Amino acid sequence: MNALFHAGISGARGRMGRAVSQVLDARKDVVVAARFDRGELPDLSLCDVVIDFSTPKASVELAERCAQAGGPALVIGSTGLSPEEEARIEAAAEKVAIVRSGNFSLGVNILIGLVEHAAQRLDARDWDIEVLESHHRKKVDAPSGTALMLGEAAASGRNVELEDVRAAPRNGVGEPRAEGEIGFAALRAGGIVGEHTVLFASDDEVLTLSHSAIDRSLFAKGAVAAAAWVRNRRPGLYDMQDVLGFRQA
Ligand SMILES: NC(=O)C1=CN([C@@H]2O[C@H](COP(=O)(O)OP(=O)(O)OC[C@H]3O[C@@H](n4cnc5c(N)ncnc54)[C@H](OP(=O)(O)O)[C@@H]3O)[C@@H](O)[C@H]2O)C=CC1
Ligand SMILES: O=C(O)C1=N[C@H](C(=O)O)C[C@H](O)C1
Repeated sequence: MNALFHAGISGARGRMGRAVSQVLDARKDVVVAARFDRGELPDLSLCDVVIDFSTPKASVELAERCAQAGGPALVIGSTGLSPEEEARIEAAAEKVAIVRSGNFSLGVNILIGLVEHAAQRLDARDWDIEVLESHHRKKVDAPSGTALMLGEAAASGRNVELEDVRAAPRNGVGEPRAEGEIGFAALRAGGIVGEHTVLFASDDEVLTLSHSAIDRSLFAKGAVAAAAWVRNRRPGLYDMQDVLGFRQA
């Protein structure tokens, strides 16, 4: 059996918090030492690692608290962070080990590599790139964290910064599509767990690379794997590509 560790769950009563609870409760090598939500201040010294699916503000505050105390390690799944909030997580990661990802599924983390590969080979003068995502009616941020990671992968394949080529949201009468831009579209409906498509379109053909999440326990399992991986790591900001061993040192 793997060595026993103590985990905390931030956002415990939320959709993801409940999914993480189920995965942790089924493991014999984990003791859940803290479960907390908005307005609750747990004793984090009981935890080796905390798994957090909450809100951008809550994640940043938690990361800063862990950094100040020198632990526990963190797995952050919250999406919709502003650039300033991202910078604060990066600063906290100088003092504590943090895995942060907009998507903890294996499939999406493979898709990221495929998108980068395709974008590298499909010339921006001929091929347009659009990212489409669909989620449940309760999701509040758009584009999704995953869509942004896929956009980053496409931009990286083209050797450009996403912020320099990201299309403004389209509405009403505007200009035709600019060469090289990467567009995003978001749907919110019903109970859709998470659908992502990256579309590469030329005048002659369309290539679509897609991922469908069937059950959100998928993300919970990935986050728990990340927790087991990060709990004894040195301070630093890691992602699922590190956890899965996809990034060369
Ligand atoms: N990276 C990934 O793979 C995935 C990421 N996500 C992201 O995770 C986040 C949560 O998603 P989801 O579970 O669906 O959302 P929910 O709204 O269902 O859950 C969020 C939970 O966080 C709680 N919360 C709010 N403030 C704090 C705080 N200060 N400290 C601790 N908990 C707090 C909320 O409590 P209250 O209701 O009282 O405010 C709620 O219980 C979103 O940003 C979502 O996009 C979701 C799925 C997968
Ligand atoms: O809020 C969700 O539900 C999800 N959020 C993540 C995102 O923003 O990409 C991951 C997943 O698609 C579900």
